[in-house]
Amino acid sequence: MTHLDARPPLFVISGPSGAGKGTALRFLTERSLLRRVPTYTTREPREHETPGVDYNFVTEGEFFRLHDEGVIFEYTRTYAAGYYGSPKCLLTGDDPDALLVELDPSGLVRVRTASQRRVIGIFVTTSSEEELRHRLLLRGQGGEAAQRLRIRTDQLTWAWVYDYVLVNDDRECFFDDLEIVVRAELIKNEGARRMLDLKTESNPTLQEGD
Ligand SMILES: Nc1ncnc2c1ncn2[C@@H]1O[C@H](COP(=O)(O)OP(=O)(O)OP(=O)(O)O)[C@@H](O)[C@H]1O
Repeated sequence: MTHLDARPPLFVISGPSGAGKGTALRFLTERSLLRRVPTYTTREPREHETPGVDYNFVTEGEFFRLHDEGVIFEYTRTYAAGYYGSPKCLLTGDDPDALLVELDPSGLVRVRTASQRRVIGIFVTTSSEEELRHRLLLRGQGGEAAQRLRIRTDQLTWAWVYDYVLVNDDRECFFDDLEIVVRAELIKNEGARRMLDLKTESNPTLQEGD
């Protein structure tokens, strides 16, 4: 949709394993373009990940307690039996900041249906499966590559429900594309907010004969 919308934006990043979702999240937060919302997971932290920043790492018991309490409003299970859950704050629009989150495609659809925010979906992928395989091997995940790549095929079908598909073959081009998309969407939101403010200011209206 192209019309103006003043609701605070929520950017959702998805894509196959190794495509560059984490790379995109780091780039956007380091540039202070967006504030990342950490989701909940029961998997172990990776070496470069900071608890509370990248994810809230919790035990399976804590995960389901948070779900029962409504703190986690939807969840999914991926690859090696890890649970990933979305915090309820993604649904509320009280915080005017633009937010960023990584979700799987079903998470995007649920958030889009239920959130008070304007949800912008960005699907990240590579041109070739070979490139993904290569990255997973470099990251020491060669053993899981077949399973992760199988899921890639399903995920590509989901790309159609996103607002943008960005190809991450060349890192610098990818960063340029990301920044263009995010800045354009932020400008769009800012414009809508200004229009709302104009309408609510006590502007003297034009009188007949002016
Ligand atoms: N354009 C690129 N060229 C080469 N390597 C890249 C590029 N973008 C990211 N990488 C590397 O590929 C690997 C996977 O990237 P990243 O962790 O961002 O993917 P991901 O989509 O978050 O994967 P996962 O879902 O498995 O966590 C990382 O080692 C990253 O440094």
